[in-house]
Amino acid sequence: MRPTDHLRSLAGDDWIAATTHPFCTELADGTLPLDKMRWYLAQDYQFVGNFVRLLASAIAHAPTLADSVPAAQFLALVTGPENTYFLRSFEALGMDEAAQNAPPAPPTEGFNALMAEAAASGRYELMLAVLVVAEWVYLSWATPVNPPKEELPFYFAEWITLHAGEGFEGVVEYLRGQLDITWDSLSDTARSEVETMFLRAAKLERAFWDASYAA
Ligand SMILES: Cc1ncc(CN)c(N)n1
Repeated sequence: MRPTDHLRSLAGDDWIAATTHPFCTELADGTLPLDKMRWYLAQDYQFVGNFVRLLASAIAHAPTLADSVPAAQFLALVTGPENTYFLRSFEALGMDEAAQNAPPAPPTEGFNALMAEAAASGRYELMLAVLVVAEWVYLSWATPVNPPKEELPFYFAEWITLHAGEGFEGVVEYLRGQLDITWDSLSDTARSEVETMFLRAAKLERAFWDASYAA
């Protein structure tokens, strides 16, 4: 079994809940209340700011240039089309500066702390553990609802297309591949630290949807 399949199976119910959440089902149906989407976008933009730092740290710790290139290309996507998606959505949904800069909710704070911890560890495998969860969870919920329904507004449709399709599948496969290879050379202690990091991230993904859906 691939190490990343082993990690996913450890995440159990949190993984299932994070990839089949009613927030995502309603987003894809176009029935998600806009206030929940506004709340989610404001929180998630804060997540993305710290995600960029973590991804940049992983690039800096990749063993070779070849290992870093797909991550560097993905970084350009997050800071390009994904960043402008947020800015266009804020405008379309009438979110002023105050709404965009809402105080971070507990799952946002938890994720920000986890990402900062992984980046500060200086350990590639711990950075990858968080990155794999974040992108694999999103690929898993978005793939079954891609392509989006034609009538969906862009702030729903593009959140699906940014996280599904061949290009994004390649990103997740690359991140998983990096963690799979790195895993082979880890001690038992380091493997158990990766497991803990992966499980914390999966729990936070679930909590992030729960908090957004409850908003
Ligand atoms: C909380 C969270 N997790 C993952 C992703 C995917 N980029 C995201 N935007 N937000």
